[in-house]
Formats: sequence, C-alpha cells, structure tokens
Amino acid sequence: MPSLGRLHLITDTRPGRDPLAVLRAALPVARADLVVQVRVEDDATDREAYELARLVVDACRPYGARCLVNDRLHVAVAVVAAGGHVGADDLPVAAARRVLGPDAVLGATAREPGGARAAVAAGASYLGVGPCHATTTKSGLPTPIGPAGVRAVAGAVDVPVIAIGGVTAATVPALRAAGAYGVAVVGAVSGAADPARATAELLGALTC
Ligand SMILES: Cc1ncc(COP(=O)(O)OP(=O)(O)O)c(N)n1
Ligand SMILES: Cc1ncsc1CCOP(=O)(O)O
Ligand SMILES: [Mg+2]
Repeated sequence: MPSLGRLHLITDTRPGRDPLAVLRAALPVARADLVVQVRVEDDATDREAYELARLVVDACRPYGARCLVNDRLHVAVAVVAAGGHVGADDLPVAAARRVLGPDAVLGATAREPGGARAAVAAGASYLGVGPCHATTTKSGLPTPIGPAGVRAVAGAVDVPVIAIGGVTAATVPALRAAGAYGVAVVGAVSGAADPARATAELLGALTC
C-alpha cells in the first residue's frame, strides 16, 4: 500500500463553502501527498455524503491522492474510498476495521497516549490528534493539547500521527518537531484567499 499522504484536506461543507472548488485548487499542487477526508455536516443526508464522496474519489484518482470518509463508513465502502476516520461518537475502532476490511486506511481520533494505544491495538492505521490549537471550524472541543500533547501521543504509538485543529503553515514546524507525521486542515485551505497557494505553503512546511 502507498504511504499515507502528509496533508489531509477535510472538506468544508458549511453554508457558502465550495469544497470541490477548493479540492480542484489543491490537487494539482499536492497530488499524492494529499489525503482528502470527506466530512459533511451532521444533518447532511447519506445521499448528500455519497454524492460528494463519489465526486471526491473521481477527482483524486488522476493525481494518486486518496479519499477517506469521516464517520459514515458505509459511504466509504459504497464509493470505494481508501478508508475512513472515526472518533468517540462513531463506530468503535475495532468495529470500523471490520466494516472497512484489513487493507483499508483507518484513522481514529486520540488526545492522549492511553487512548492512542487503545485505538492502534483495535486496528487504527493512523491517528488524528488534537485539537492542537484553537479552531473556529468545530465547536464543543476540549482544550487544545498543543505540540506537547502531540509529542506525548507520537511517543506512545508507531502509526502516523496527523495533527488537527487550528493548524496553519506557521504552526506546522512545531507540530512536526513534536513527532507529527502530517496535518489535517479545514480552514487553512478552505478559508484562504488562494487555496492553491495555501496548499503549497502547508506542503512546504511539511516537507522541509
Ligand atoms: C484527521 C482527523 N482527526 C480528527 C478528526 C475528528 O474526528 P471526530 O473526533 O470523530 O469528530 P468529527 O470530525 O466526526 O466531528 C477528524 N475528522 N480527522
Ligand atoms: C474536525 C475537527 N476535529 C478536531 S479540530 C477539527 C476541525 C479542524 O478545522 P481547522 O483546521 O479549520 O481548525
Ligand atoms: Mg467523527
């Protein structure tokens, strides 16, 4: 299986956003370094999630980028995505692994070493770790863990750690130094005036 991309772009499906336009800007820049996570609002229908995921899988294919589906693993299976991502309110990691099969990419959310080890033991192939910094994209999150929290998790597991939450190109170096393999972003690309340039800046920070 190819190695996991280091830049995870999470679709921004809030009102007024255009996740496919953002994706079309990011893909030629990041190509196979990009993982696109299809994440829809909680009140979106499965049909809406499926239609978006299908378009994302098609868009990613020519670039060798991979698509993961957040939460809705039946959608991941239906569109033949590379895998999915689950957190505390979703299927347990072991159940998610049974749904997706042994070869799929399976991400799990973790904030501390104990939960991280448990997720890996249950079948996670990478961890989404955060929130690292304050974010306006998702509400109700616990206190940010910062690079020190990322370091604690990265030191406890041997799967890639993807730092999430308020990540920008400026904060990538400290997260990488703390052991993050890559980062997941919504606002840093979706909210940028020039999403292609923002993608290039994030990639530059990830690969230097
Ligand atoms: C890479 C990555 N890390 C963490 C999350 C958060 O997942 P979860 O805790 O299940 O919250 P929702 O995204 O489902 O609201 C993620 N999606 N991706
Ligand atoms: C889904 C999610 N889980 C933890 S932070 C977050 C949102 C990240 O968005 P942003 O990159 O805009 O802070
Ligand atoms: Mg979730």
